[in-house]
Amino acid sequence: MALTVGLRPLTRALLRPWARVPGAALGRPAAGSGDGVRCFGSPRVLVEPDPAAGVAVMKMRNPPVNSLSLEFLTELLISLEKLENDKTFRGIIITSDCPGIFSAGLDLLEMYGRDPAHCAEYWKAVQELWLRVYLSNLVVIGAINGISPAGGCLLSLSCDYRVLANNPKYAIGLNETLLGIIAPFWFKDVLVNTIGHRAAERALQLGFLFPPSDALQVGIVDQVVPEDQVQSTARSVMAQWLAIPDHARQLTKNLVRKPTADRLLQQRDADIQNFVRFISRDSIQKSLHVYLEKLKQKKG
Ligand SMILES: CCCC/C=C\CC(=O)SCCNC(=O)CCNC(=O)[C@H](O)C(C)(C)COP(=O)(O)OP(=O)(O)OC[C@H]1O[C@@H](n2cnc3c(N)ncnc32)[C@H](O)[C@@H]1OP(=O)(O)O
Repeated sequence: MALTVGLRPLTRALLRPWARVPGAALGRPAAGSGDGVRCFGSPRVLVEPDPAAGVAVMKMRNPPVNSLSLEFLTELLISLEKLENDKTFRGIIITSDCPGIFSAGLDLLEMYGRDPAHCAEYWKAVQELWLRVYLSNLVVIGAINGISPAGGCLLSLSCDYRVLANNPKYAIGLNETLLGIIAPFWFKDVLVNTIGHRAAERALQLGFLFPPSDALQVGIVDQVVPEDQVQSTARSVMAQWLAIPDHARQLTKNLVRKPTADRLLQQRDADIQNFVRFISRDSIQKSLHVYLEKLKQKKG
């Protein structure tokens, strides 16, 4: 089956990119950027530009848990593309606007009870986000101010540097096996690249969600700081990274990351087909059902 799914036809039509942020954020001056600079973004992604520093803070706000739905992924992609294409910016800080949650990972409702065409379109968007963040020419720093399982962890791992808030609730890891699903090879590759083969082998099989102290020890994050210092630390780290000439840093990043990205780029369609086949299995749909029910019951 030749896959012809694309992100743009459905999702671009749904969105009005770069609409001014509604409500309180509309026209609000960006923090630390002087009077003239305004926040912009889309309903689920708030961008606070600091042109003087060449940095934009991208705040994810898809409440309640910043799950990576198709629409949210699309808005993230549009924001990233816009920032990449604007020479003003040399770095972005990705953080969350949802208290206590960085991102709950992929949106389970995009994978549960959906038809194959939808799953294929969704997976293509997931691939796209990873490739864009992982290979970005910009310096990308994760200011991780909440829990960050599975797809949320992948987003963090795709940054150049990760600062995690020191709160025992803010666990991070690829916990797919706990849901009865399997982290795709490119999730696994990024984890192996970050924490090494043996640690990744254990973490992936056991679905570890590392609390901050363990996360730092294993190297899944680069720094753990008090919660109220996450943003300022991300800013200082950004300044260090921006002190390096862009062309040298970018070429070096590409040198290091391209082989990993190429593994997916060489088989994107096959990866989509594998995902669709896997996620459509009755047994996997049952596992997702059980997990979603558990999430519901947790409340009651
Ligand atoms: C081949 C397949 C490859 C797939 C690769 C990657 C997979 C993933 O990324 S799968 C997603 C993995 N994520 C998780 O396991 C996290 C699940 N969520 C939680 O553990 C908790 O929600 C969380 C700790 C993030 C937050 O806890 P609370 O603050 O207590 O909120 P609730 O649990 O009450 O959740 C609120 C609301 O959101 C719904 N929810 C949570 N996570 C997701 C999600 N990932 N996708 C979709 N929806 C999610 C949750 O069910 C609640 O919904 P309502 O009951 O309708 O309010």
